[in-house]
Amino acid sequence: MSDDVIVRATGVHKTYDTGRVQVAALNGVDLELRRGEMVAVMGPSGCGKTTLLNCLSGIDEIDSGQVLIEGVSLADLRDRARTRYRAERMGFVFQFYNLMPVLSAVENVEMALLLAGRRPAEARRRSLEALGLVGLADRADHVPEEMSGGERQRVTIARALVNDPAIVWADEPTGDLDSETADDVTTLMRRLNRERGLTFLIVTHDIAVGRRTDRILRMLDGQVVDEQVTDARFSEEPAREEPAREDQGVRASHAD
Ligand SMILES: Nc1ncnc2c1ncn2[C@@H]1O[C@H](COP(=O)(O)OP(=O)(O)OP(=O)(O)O)[C@@H](O)[C@H]1O
Repeated sequence: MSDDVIVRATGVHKTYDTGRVQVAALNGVDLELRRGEMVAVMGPSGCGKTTLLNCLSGIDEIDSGQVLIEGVSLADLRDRARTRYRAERMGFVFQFYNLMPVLSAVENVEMALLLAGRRPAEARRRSLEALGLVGLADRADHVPEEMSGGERQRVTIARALVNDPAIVWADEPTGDLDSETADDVTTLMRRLNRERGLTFLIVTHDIAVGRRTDRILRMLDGQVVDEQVTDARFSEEPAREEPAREDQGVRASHAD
């Protein structure tokens, strides 16, 4: 595998079997993500976006096919090794933040480092740095309910990047935010992607987010059916907001 490829998925199938019904959520997904890319996954409700993110990141097990992250097949690791790999090499951002309500911002961020086995003093120092990177140095001691939605999401982004992960998985990171705050959070992710080379896979319904990534993967019925390279990929600066139109800022492409 080329060093450039962080995620390689081949023929990934996933069926949910509830006992009463079987739902084929992924029907043979093939994709590659390269180091330093910011990629969006879009598609209609129920097409399998969250399932894809969960299967690529090892949250969910796949039924068949293969997922390699930095050349490692998480399915082949024992439980503890897989948990450790995820703690050390992956960051997660969710729609509803998943912050511990009783912990302050800095404590929420340092939890990621403590779980990965870092010493408390180092964890605190790096967590304060990460909060500084997302513009929240002055909110380190606030608990989540003392922060706005945008601030909470910036805390989760600090938590996701504090380990210097190979990839950050984001599931509807702007889904709970108004459009202006969503734009700020997208700008932050874009800046971290550009300045720190952080690789992002972002599941989103929001075309304004998709347009600012490098590539949009379109899903339908459990498959990636189309790929589009955006104009933002080629611009020096992150693309700014324009009036939303589904096809704006996106050019059809074949893999480059
Ligand atoms: N735990 C589960 N048990 C049974 N079926 C499930 C489960 N999770 C998801 N599904 C089904 O799998 C399919 C894909 O779901 P998924 O959540 O991945 O879609 P999605 O594209 O992320 O949807 P949305 O945009 O609405 O969040 C859907 O038909 C869904 O009902």
